[in-house]
Amino acid sequence: MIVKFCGLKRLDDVEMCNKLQPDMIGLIFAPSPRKVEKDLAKDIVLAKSPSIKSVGVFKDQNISEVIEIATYLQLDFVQLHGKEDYEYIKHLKDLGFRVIKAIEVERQEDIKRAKRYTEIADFVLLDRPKGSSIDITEVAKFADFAYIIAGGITPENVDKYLNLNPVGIDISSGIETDGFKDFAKMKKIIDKVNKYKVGETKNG
Ligand SMILES: O=C(O)c1ccccc1N[C@@H]1O[C@H](COP(=O)(O)O)[C@@H](O)[C@H]1O
Repeated sequence: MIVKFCGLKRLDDVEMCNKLQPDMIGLIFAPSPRKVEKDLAKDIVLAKSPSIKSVGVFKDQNISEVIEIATYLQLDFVQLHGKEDYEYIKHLKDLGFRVIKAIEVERQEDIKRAKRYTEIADFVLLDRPKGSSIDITEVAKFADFAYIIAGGITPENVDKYLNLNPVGIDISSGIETDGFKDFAKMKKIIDKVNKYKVGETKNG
């Protein structure tokens, strides 16, 4: 089970992550209150444990900007949240970048569209549209392929997402208090994932 904590914007955030050891951390370069400047992002990447993978999050940006930032930061993955098509992703893949393609899903038909990206992206991430409060687990349950799930995950509701048996979970706003990453919330998520993994092993 991959755990990604997204939207780090302070060196304190990466120190918390080094203690908790999620598998991935995300740095936002798309419009967002969590957007970081390149140089702060570089400091965060340099401060992270080598075991944690770095992910840059983009949305409909010029591909040259994605390439420039990913190269400068030596990112392990780029995560694309917009309308980036097959050709856009292929171009990044041909250059050696690993890609997480996020697809906003609201209804069962959207799952079909998301599945097509499994052919080209390293991971497909199912997210709900920004601002929506739908229960994405009610849509994701129709997916018959490996996916990372995001969209409204909190320490209180994470079990519901884990029960879908995704390859990973991605959390941004649900691990914050007053706009800042909250160590206690992040720890609760890690504890629940560890508990889930123990149950998984016991049940074969
Ligand atoms: O976190 C952001 O601010 C953000 C902005 C623009 C694109 C993606 C963003 N984050 C990703 O959105 C999902 C869900 O986040 P949340 O947990 O519901 O807040 C996740 O994939 C983040 O990586």
